[in-house]
Amino acid sequence: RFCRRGRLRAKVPGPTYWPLVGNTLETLIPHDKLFIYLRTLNKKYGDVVGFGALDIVAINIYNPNDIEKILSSTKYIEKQQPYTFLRGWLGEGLLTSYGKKWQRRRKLLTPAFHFNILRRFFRTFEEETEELLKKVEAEVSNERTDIGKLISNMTLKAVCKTAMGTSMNEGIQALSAKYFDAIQNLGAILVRRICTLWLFVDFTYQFTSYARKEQKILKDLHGFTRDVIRQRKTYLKQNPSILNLDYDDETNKKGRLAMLDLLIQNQNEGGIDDEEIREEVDTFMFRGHDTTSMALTFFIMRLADEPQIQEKIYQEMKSIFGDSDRPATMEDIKEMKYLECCIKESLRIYPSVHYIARYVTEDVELGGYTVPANSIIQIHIYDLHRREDLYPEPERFVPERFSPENCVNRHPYAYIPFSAGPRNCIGQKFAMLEMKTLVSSILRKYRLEPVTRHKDIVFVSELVLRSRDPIYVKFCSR
Ligand code: HEM
Repeated sequence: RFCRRGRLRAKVPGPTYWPLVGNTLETLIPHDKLFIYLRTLNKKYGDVVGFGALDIVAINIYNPNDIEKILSSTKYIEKQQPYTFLRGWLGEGLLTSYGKKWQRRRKLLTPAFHFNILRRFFRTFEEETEELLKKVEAEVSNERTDIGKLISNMTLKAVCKTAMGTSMNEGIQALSAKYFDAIQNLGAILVRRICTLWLFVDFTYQFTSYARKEQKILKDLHGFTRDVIRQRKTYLKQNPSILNLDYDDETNKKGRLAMLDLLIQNQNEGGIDDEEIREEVDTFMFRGHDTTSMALTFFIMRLADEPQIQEKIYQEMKSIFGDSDRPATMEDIKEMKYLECCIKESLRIYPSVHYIARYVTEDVELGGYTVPANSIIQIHIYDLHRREDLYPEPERFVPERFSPENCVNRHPYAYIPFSAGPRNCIGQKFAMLEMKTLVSSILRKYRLEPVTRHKDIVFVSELVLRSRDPIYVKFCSR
């Protein structure tokens, strides 16, 4: 409180701020309890809540107007902690970079998620769904199936085959089990770092057992991605025409390459180096599979627990396909309007990316308070999506909240599972297409019965929103 920054921070409501340690004592609790504690903050202190320790100022915002102010502006695209904690793994890839580097990369990679490319990916989603259905068929006689495992395997393979153009050969398959474990362990370390003062500070962190464990995990993770890149480069050497044929037939412009090919082409033109390719591949492998996998896992669990909604989706499928078991086309997917509302409602209740942050380098007015420059602005998407004033009875699963007429008057920043503004999710269309393809195919063939009930889920906050325990459902043939 002896400087302007401290005095401004002190005006923002929040839990008691102790000298030096700030609010960190309250957060030294187990993972699941921490999740519950964080949920109490905006209920107790309102739309703007101050948090911090040492000279770190963190401000939580929960109001769509304040969120819009931060996310919609190109002024506030900088990211510091906690994203810097991911730099050992993701380097300065699209998720963690900012400024000119972020702008260049975003411009380079945006065409890799163009509609025409998604059309091509759709075939892969179908093939992977077919594979998954075979595994589901083998589970039908079982009383319960751990869906998280089934699905994360599928989403990892889908992102490898589409964005990376890499078929998961046996070597890579074998590594993938290690990859999942590594990501979960890294997520747990990250959350500890955010909440523990001596782990938050780089200088003290480097001497801890957590830092040593992180180094070991990174070896596995980077080994996995380097294999994926090596495999694709070998393939492109044997088939050089793929990079040369990068022209759109209609516009005669460049822009038909999948993500990794685009990066390799850029490297051949002298744009980026091996390490920079590795950081983007790590970023997209992680963001492209873990987010979608958790979103699907929660969604399938909830559908099993909502038989009437499940039935309505099935009726929608019947109206599109009749009694035919032909595979879906992109046009069919567009017709699945009710299913889309259900996915949106599921992402409201279970936003796989439940928390995002920005770093402001100048003072900004939020909710009537002046937030000082060099503060971290934290947006808890999970809490925003559960505001009673925006979503009455927020725990109820009501897909109709997303019918066009019910969306008209909603604040554009009241629903942000894919974030919003210039740094929104580059893969959101990819994710929606993948989720619709998979869930529609499952529900056409199987009825889901609940095993894990939605009321029993114990959430934990990691790199993505997770359940503390495995999630089970029962698959029954139709
Ligand atoms: C249900 C699935 C998904 C959800 C809920 C989701 C959510 C988000 C959110 C909230 C952000 C903003 C992060 C931040 O500002 O810190 C984001 C960014 C990002 N997402 Fe997704 N995502 C999903 C799927 C995907 C997929 C499938 C990909 C890639 C294939 C992807 C790639 C990325 C990347 C690279 C960024 C960083 C973008 C940038 O900063 O320019 N995401 N995502």
